[in-house]
Amino acid sequence: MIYTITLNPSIDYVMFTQQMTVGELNRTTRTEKYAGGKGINVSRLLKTLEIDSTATGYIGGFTGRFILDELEKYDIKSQFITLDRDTRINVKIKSENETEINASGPIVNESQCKQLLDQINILTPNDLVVVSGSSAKGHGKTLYKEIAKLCNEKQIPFIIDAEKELATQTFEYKPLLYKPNIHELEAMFDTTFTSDEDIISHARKIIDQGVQTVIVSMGEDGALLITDNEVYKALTPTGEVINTVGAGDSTVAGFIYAREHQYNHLKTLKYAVASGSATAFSSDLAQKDEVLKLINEIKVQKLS
Ligand SMILES: Nc1ncnc2c1ncn2[C@@H]1O[C@H](COP(=O)(O)OP(=O)(O)O)[C@@H](O)[C@H]1O
Ligand SMILES: O=P(O)(O)OC[C@H]1O[C@](O)(COP(=O)(O)O)[C@@H](O)[C@@H]1O
Repeated sequence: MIYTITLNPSIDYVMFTQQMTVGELNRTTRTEKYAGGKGINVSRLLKTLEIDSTATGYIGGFTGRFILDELEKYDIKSQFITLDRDTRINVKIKSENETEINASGPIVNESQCKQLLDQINILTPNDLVVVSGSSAKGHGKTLYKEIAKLCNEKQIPFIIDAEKELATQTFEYKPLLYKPNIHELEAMFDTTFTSDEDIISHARKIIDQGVQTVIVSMGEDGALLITDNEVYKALTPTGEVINTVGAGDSTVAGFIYAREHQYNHLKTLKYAVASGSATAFSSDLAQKDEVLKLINEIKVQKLS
């Protein structure tokens, strides 16, 4: 079974406005509410790709109930640990450009951390764990490292998609995949990339620390897939960008879909980018037919 862990889920409140002026009254043309947070998005996209997963992490309050109801509606299994405080609401403003305001979310205590580790402790190497997004506050700070360590000890493959030290502290435990976007990778190395070679050489430093595969997603410029001895680059297809929230999570889901079908690296990157772009071209996360429609439009090149 695939387990997606979202320590800090969110309701994504997407507000479409014709224009957005900071400091003035703005009115929406349309609003949408989605069950969000990185792991939850991975579970949702996997569901549309006909792959079952169980979503776990922490959830609380009326916002948490909305997310659980949505997951039930999508027929996604969940085993969240309940918190007293409300799950956060993240605001996404879509006008000529996209502005995101992500809230910080509730605190978790030691015993709630232990409950999550207990869930992982009974998994086997046939399972797959996806840990993604920001961490819960309080004791949640070191939880990523503990999850990664436990997965490594029990030989459970795991995927990591998080920022800075949340990700770096897991590298020695050999994640199957790390998926930063280009800005997260720049922030990790405190640099600005000037070429693909530059990105690849930094991704290799991560591979050297133990990560098996790095996919660097680059928004409209596609993505790079880097392993210890191969590099592939995919360009995005053309389409009208509607809402890129969840595009990176969809990329991760596309990678998992390819793994479930035992595709090679080239085909894996195609599915990862098709999934990401299909979501960017949708109001919500993409549907399976939208992903499959893009597959043949994606050009992947082997760089080394
Ligand atoms: N403007 C865009 N046009 C086409 N595809 C896009 C666009 N933005 C994102 N994508 C797709 O989604 C993937 C992930 O997007 P990115 O913005 O890099 O990740 P994140 O959502 O994690 O910040 C990209 O690799 C690409 O396939
Ligand atoms: O946990 P974080 O880093 O605040 O990110 C949470 C946000 O990221 C999302 O999972 C979307 O992520 P991506 O656009 O990177 O795929 C939203 O659903 C959510 O609001």
